[in-house]
Amino acid sequence: MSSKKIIIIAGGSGGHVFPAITIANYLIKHGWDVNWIGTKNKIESDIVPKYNIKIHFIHINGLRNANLKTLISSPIHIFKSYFKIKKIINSYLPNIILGMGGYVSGPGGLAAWTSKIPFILHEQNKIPGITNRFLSKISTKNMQAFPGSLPNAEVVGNPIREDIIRIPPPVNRFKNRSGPLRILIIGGSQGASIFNKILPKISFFFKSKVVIWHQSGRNELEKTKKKYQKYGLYQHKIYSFIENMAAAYEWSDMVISRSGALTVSEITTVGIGAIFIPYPHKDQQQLLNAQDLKNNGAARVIEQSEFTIKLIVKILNSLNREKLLIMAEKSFSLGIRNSTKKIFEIIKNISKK
Ligand SMILES: CC(=O)N[C@H]1[C@@H](OP(=O)(O)OP(=O)(O)OC[C@H]2O[C@@H](n3ccc(=O)[nH]c3=O)[C@H](O)[C@@H]2O)O[C@H](CO)[C@@H](O)[C@@H]1O
Repeated sequence: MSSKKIIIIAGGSGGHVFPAITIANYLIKHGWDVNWIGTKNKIESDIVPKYNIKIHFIHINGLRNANLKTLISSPIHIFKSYFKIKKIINSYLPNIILGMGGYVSGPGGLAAWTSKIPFILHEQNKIPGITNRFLSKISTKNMQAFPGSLPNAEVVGNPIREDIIRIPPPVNRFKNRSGPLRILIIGGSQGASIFNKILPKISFFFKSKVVIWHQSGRNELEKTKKKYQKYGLYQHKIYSFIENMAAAYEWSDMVISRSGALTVSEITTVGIGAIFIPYPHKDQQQLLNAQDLKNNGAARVIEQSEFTIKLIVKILNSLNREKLLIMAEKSFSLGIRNSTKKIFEIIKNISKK
């Protein structure tokens, strides 16, 4: 019997691409054939080929914060992408198409709909993006990470990479841990400029009492390293991007982070105490992603307008490993660890025979 075929459409940011990779790997392990649709200039073009998954590229831009030129050219790109995807569908003949959000899913969802191929959608955020809000009206089935994001959607959590799920629970990790407090700083898949500017000062205040693992984003590595050199480098590790997030999470006593949907879900999967500084989106999606953790005592949330080194120092002074373990356990209790399997079952049930 030939294997079943799926097209996964995901792109634009790690928050869309990493959960889609997790699903793709699980499907491949279960005998499925996977093709991917994404864009050439975003993170998926680096990540997807590393997993030996065939990726087709379309040319499309996001409209959030778009300039006039992008806005004007956008209908043409959507139109062209739609026809390119129709061609891919007609030659590959998938049993199902899965959209994981991001503007790249827009023309793919439309193409699936007009081709009468089952099309299912997954929303990773508490507040859905424009593309998913639109596609949820024409999709065969909607899935969501958090309750209440999309109407009539099943709550399945966010698919988390296997190596992150396998990290031992907080109490085992904290056992026999001593030495400087280990702080992991993550700014989402692209890094956060304001973190690079403010957080190296932690080094000046706490000297060798802390050790920091800092992700700066692609464009600010040298600048961030210089800051640490200025304030004291100690044993800190500074990278543009952390390839092995499982190792970083397992190593850390606490996280200072943006609250993108995937980072928040990963943190609750592992169980780590956190300070979140949500990206100040107009729709406050990152603030809402972090809300449950804050309400359950698993995290502190600082709005960007109040984010100063003084406040960070104050919070860090109030924390120690014992308190962080309590926060970590609260965080762990919020994790959904079987999301991938749930989504796999839905794909199996809905795909064309
Ligand atoms: C600025 C912006 O628009 N952010 C959005 C973007 O987040 P963005 O993709 O920036 O952030 P997320 O937290 O959702 O995902 C980041 C992913 O990248 C991984 N990672 C990160 C850093 C690193 O060094 N290595 C690494 O592997 C994380 O483990 C995680 O899997 O899409 C998310 C999902 O729709 C939204 O919630 C965010 O609001």
